[in-house]
Amino acid sequence: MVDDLKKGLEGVLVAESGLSSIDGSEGRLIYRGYTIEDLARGASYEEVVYLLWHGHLPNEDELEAFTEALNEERDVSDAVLTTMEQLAEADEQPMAALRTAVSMFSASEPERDADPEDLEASLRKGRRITAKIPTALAAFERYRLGEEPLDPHPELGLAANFLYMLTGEEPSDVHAETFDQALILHADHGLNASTFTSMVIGSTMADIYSAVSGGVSALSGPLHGGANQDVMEVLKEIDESDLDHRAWVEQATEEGRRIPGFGHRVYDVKDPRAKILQERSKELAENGEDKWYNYTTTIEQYLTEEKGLGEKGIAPNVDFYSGSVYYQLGIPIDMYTPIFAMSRAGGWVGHVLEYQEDNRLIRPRARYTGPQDKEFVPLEER
Ligand SMILES: CC(=O)SCCNC(=O)CCNC(=O)[C@H](O)C(C)(C)COP(=O)(O)OP(=O)(O)OC[C@H]1O[C@@H](n2cnc3c(N)ncnc32)[C@H](O)[C@@H]1OP(=O)(O)O
Ligand SMILES: O=C([O-])CC(=O)C(=O)O
Repeated sequence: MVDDLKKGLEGVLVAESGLSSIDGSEGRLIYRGYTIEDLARGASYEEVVYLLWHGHLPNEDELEAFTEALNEERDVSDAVLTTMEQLAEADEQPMAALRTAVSMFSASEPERDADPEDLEASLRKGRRITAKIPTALAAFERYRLGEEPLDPHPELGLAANFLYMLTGEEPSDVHAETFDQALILHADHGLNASTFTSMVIGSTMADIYSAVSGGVSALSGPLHGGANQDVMEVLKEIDESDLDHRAWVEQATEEGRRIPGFGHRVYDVKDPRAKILQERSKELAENGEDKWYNYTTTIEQYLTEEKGLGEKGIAPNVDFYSGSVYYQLGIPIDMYTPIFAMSRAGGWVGHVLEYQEDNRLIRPRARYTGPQDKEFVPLEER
């Protein structure tokens, strides 16, 4: 047994995976051998999920069959819709509503009683979850606005359909493509905290619904997926402040505030996904409001160059630019992390099933630091 304590499991190798690889010092991310830049430029979210799950990019027939299956599985049950309505009325947080929705999907799962070792059945369940998340999330948002949810649009892909169900309007090509790219960029990222959570759950041979709802829970935290929402809150705070944006960041860092969207456990240079999202944010700014883009670039420049965070290996991560992109697409701020989950469902399902192919229960240990040899005192004598 190794007695080295690795807090936060930093750098500890716990599994082999063919899904994605990160080079943290070069700022490079690949999914099954393809660079994230090529996938973002050339593929759709559906193609990327197929790639993650099946190990190769689909040909036209495979993609058509996969997309058709996803489209057929988009509807959620009346019980899920009613619950989304009740949670919206109770002002529940969208990530909590999503966590509930994923658990509830299982009640209408046609293969609910399949043997957990039947990985083909688990993959179909994973596909149903991935197809239904956008519908449940959009319904929750519609209920919050006092509107009825919309049926999925049969002609639209997953990204465009989500924007349609959210707003009631078919998105422009630019908005649909930008959002599709954002989903591709968020689909997988090695053994991040939420993926590892899903894998721990999957390693007990619990079903994929449990694994994905665990992933949603882990993603919600501000150190992980929750940061994209926090970035936008900071940008709004800057906008409402009397200080100009550069002075605001200067003051915030002097007060010791940690700026969300900066820093990463694996990257010590700028996250390649942030670079792509920054380009999208710039394009949206050129055709609309540019202040959010300007705030982010000023903050990045100030923190990395003037404040010297770049030299310490602290650079923008994916969450830094996704917030402003989603804001420019007109998406409500507290939906940003649920959108991350909507995309990452592809990665969670892929990793759990890959791990279960050669499963071993994940069970590390802690060094005991409590007392020894204490004498037990009965309750009435304490
Ligand atoms: C999709 C994702 O999950 S990407 C990450 C999203 N999360 C965020 O953006 C939240 C802000 N960032 C952070 O809190 C961290 O950078 C994390 C949690 C992402 C990574 O943290 P860790 O690898 O545990 O690094 P840790 O928190 O130990 O920080 C290391 C050093 O960098 C500094 N640092 C890390 N992030 C930041 C930041 N956002 N702003 C300023 N300094 C930072 C720390 O103060 C620490 O400095 P020190 O060694 O002088 O004390
Ligand atoms: O890899 C991580 O630790 C966090 C991250 O960027 C992601 O999950 O996309």
